[in-house]
Parts: sequence; structure tokens; C-alpha cells
Amino acid sequence: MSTPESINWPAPAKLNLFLHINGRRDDGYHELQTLFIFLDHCDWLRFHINNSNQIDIRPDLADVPLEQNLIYRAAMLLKQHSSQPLGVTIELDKRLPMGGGIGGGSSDAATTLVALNHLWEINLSVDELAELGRQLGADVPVFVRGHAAFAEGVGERLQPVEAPQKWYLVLVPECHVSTAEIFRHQDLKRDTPKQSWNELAQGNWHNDCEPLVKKNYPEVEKALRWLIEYAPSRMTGTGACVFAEFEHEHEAREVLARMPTWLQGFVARGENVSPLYVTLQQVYARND
Ligand SMILES: C[C@](O)(CO)[C@H](O)COP(=O)(O)OP(=O)(O)OC[C@H]1O[C@@H](n2ccc(N)nc2=O)[C@H](O)[C@@H]1O
Ligand SMILES: Nc1ncnc2c1ncn2[C@@H]1O[C@H](COP(=O)(O)OP(=O)(O)OP(=O)(O)O)[C@@H](O)[C@H]1O
Repeated sequence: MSTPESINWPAPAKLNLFLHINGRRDDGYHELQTLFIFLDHCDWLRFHINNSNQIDIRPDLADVPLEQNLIYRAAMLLKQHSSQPLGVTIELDKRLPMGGGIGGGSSDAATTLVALNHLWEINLSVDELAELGRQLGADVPVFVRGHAAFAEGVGERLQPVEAPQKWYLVLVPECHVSTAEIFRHQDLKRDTPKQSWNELAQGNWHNDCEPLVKKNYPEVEKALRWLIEYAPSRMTGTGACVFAEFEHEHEAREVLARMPTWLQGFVARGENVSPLYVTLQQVYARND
């Protein structure tokens, strides 16, 4: 029988199928409209719980001090909801590129909240976990809730949607884009008119960050220029990753096989239900 220790918890990537920026609020945050889906391409986390009152993460993330690691911050936030000396050692198998616009850090944080809520027996509701997630970053709640969603406001108003299931080829340019830097930039386009979900569901999607990131990061521009020869292509989030959508896996793999050596990428399936929730259901079923 498998023990909680032997479970690998997925932290899936997300794509923003579109990212429309509608304006800037007085506090500097942006009003936006975006469509989130998950990919079956994940970081993997293993949780070894104990009573040490300590949070350890192995291995260290290069360039991210422990106190800034979103996994550590998520565990510390959750720990405040118990009076016990809760501890954990977390093994992280990092596969998602950092600063790639596919939400790796946010997803790691969400998986930590969901898994430790169960393993530490804290039993917060999904709404309470999403609220904790919001304190860590705008993208964390959608990973906590675990369903593809149309997001509005500053990203906090989420409406679950069913996106058609497609395959994606994601290219990972060799650069990190800082989300804060892009949102601060004076040349960012911020005036796409708001539309209803019914209008947006008809298509005509774009990413308002893409022109600026292409201009400032030649690696992103080069990757898009290559990919667009094969299929309509777009950037996710504030970059750096770019993606193209395909009906069938073999079509995406054929383009992957043509990729020149100066590019890196992967093929993944789009998911409406996060792989995290598939794992959580399996854990519940095992405990019944
Ligand atoms: C652009 C998206 O990636 C779309 O998925 C997200 O909305 C960004 O999510 P995230 O990385 O979790 O963002 P946060 O860590 O909350 O914010 C990073 C920085 O982005 C800017 N930011 C973020 C979200 C938003 N609606 N307006 C903003 O201006 C803020 O300057 C903030 O300092
Ligand atoms: N566990 C973590 N994994 C990745 N990055 C982390 C983590 N904890 C903190 N960070 C910090 O967060 C930054 C953004 O990481 P992330 O991989 O989430 O970027 P992203 O995919 O561009 O996110 P988003 O699309 O949400 O803006 C990293 O550069 C790093 O400094």
C-alpha cells in the first residue's frame, strides 16, 4: 500500500490562452481579462511531514532564498492555522521553467497549500485556501481551485469554463521575464476594451504583453517567428514561453521534431481539471 510519503503531488503549468489588459488601477495593479487552462506538464512535490516545527525544501532553488520560495511561504501561511508544532520536508522536482509565464511558482504554492491542508489535517475549505493563495500571488487561486477559468478584475474573479481539449507545443526561450517589470513598463498596451465572456468565447484572442516582450527580449521574438510558420502562436502570461495549439498530439510532436537546436520546448495536453485535483481525489479514495 502507498503511504502519504510516497505520493508525488503534481504542480501543473498553466497557459493564458489570451491576456487582455483593460486598464490600470490607482494601486498600480492592472484590470485584465484572461483565460487559464492547465497543462499535463508539472513540477512534482513530495511531502514528509513531522513535528519539528520546521519547513525544509530539498533541493534549494537556485537564486531563490528559502524565505522567498513560494513553497515555503505557502507552508508558513498554512501553519498559522494550527497550534501544533507542524513540520515538513518537501522534495521538489522542478521541471517548469522559472519566469516562463506558465506559473510554476504559483502552482508550487497552490500544491503545497492543498497537499499540506490534507496531510497536516488542517481542513480549510477551498475558498479559505484560495484566499491564502491570493496573498501569495495573483495566479495562485486558480491553481488552488483547479478548474480552467475565465479571470477578470486583477485576476481574482474566476468563472470556471470548459475549454475545448487541445494539444500544445510550448517553446521555452532562454530568458526570464519579470512580471513586475512588464506591468511597470510605460509602453505596455493597457486599453483593450472589456468584453463579455460570451463575446470572448467567439475567439479574436491576443496577449497585450506580447508586443512589448518581443521588443525587449529578442529570444521571445525569435521563438515566435519560428513557431508561427507552423501554426497560429501566442505568448502566455508575461512571457517568456510561447505556444501553438493543435487538434492532435502527433501534429504537435511533428513540429517539435523539427525544432532547431537553439530552441527548447515540450508538448503537453490542455486540461480543464488540474492534475492536482485528480491526485487529491485519488488520495481521498484511498482513505475511504
Ligand atoms: C499576468 C499573469 O501571469 C496572468 O496569469 C498574472 O496575473 C500575474 O500573476 P503573478 O505572477 O501571480 O503576479 P503577482 O506575483 O501577484 O504580481 C507580480 C507583479 O505583477 C503586477 N500585476 C500583477 C497582476 C495584475 N493584475 N496587475 C499587475 O500589475 C504587479 O506589479 C505585481 O507586482
Ligand atoms: N517555487 C518556486 N518556483 C519558481 N519560482 C519561484 C518559486 N518561489 C519563488 N519563485 C520566484 O518567482 C519568480 C517567478 O516564478 P514563476 O516560475 O512562477 O514565473 P512565471 O511562470 O513567469 O509566473 P507567472 O506566469 O505567474 O507570472 C521566479 O523568478 C522566482 O524568483
